[in-house]
Amino acid sequence: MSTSAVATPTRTIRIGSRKSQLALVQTHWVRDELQKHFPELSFEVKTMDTQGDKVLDVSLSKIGDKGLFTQELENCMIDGEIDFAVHSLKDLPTRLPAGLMLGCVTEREDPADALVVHQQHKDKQIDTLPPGAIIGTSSLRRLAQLRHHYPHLSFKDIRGNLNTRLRKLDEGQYDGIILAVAGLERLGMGDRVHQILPSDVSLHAVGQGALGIECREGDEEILALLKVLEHVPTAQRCYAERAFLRELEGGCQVPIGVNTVLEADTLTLSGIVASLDGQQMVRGTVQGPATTAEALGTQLAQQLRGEGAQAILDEITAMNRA
Ligand SMILES: NCc1[nH]cc(CCC(=O)O)c1CC(=O)O
Repeated sequence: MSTSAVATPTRTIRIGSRKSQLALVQTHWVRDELQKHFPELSFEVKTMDTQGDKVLDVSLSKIGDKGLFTQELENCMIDGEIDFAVHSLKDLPTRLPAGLMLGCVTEREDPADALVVHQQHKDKQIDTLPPGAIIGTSSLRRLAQLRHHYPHLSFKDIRGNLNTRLRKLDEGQYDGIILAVAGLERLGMGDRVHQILPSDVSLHAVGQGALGIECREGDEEILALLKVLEHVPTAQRCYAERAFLRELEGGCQVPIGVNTVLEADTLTLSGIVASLDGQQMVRGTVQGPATTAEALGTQLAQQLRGEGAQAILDEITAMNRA
């Protein structure tokens, strides 16, 4: 072996991403931030379609398998073809394949849901839309909560990426659609947000509005890079939210919503479990030190199970078996 100083070739870090416009905006943001922090490294983005991108004609809740938007990326990570993957945290299952971990949670945008309306309803809000107005959503969580509050509205499934959904709305297939504020903001379409749904109408999805970066367990080199993007307050909130969901879901898609507030070092987690028709809702709140985020999530889940959430979960499991 030569003892002379040989320059190490620049290490290329490979980042995995879905191909949707939103995924790419998010991944490019991560890449650009890391490049600023680590000018000596080079970063490369490798994109791929996931099952969730390919199967567009089936309702999400029907194919609602775990890892719909993540599995292909995870396989590439395990095979060493990519070093980490950037996800919308809400699309990342709460249980990850062996050998992989959630390496970083970035600062969250507004996690709320938004109503986007067809132009003929510009003067309306969610509670003044006419009876029978057609609302597009593919999320059981949004569906159950909105059905509960607005039984006079009609609900219709909607699939496709954000641009596709907005086009379907503009074409008149829907009177309104529900989307995450965060996605619209990131795509520079924040002006399409017509009304931010208040948390007493719709608790948001676990992890909504944050990015989750998944990497190989114990990959210290990558973890050290990702650390610069970690936003601790967002991470604490999302760890509580994910623990709540992990404790409640058992392979079935269930309408579950959350809200978290972090004040000083105190974390407040509110959660809801709803029946699919929105008739039953079990809701509660826990509070404690942010350093115990995951324990708070588990605690709230157990509390709600005892207050009727278990019956809702059993009913959904039985229905899926039938
Ligand atoms: N499941 C699709 C998805 N995954 C992440 C976002 C939006 C951005 C986010 O929540 O981080 C969306 C679209 C939506 O719900 O409107």
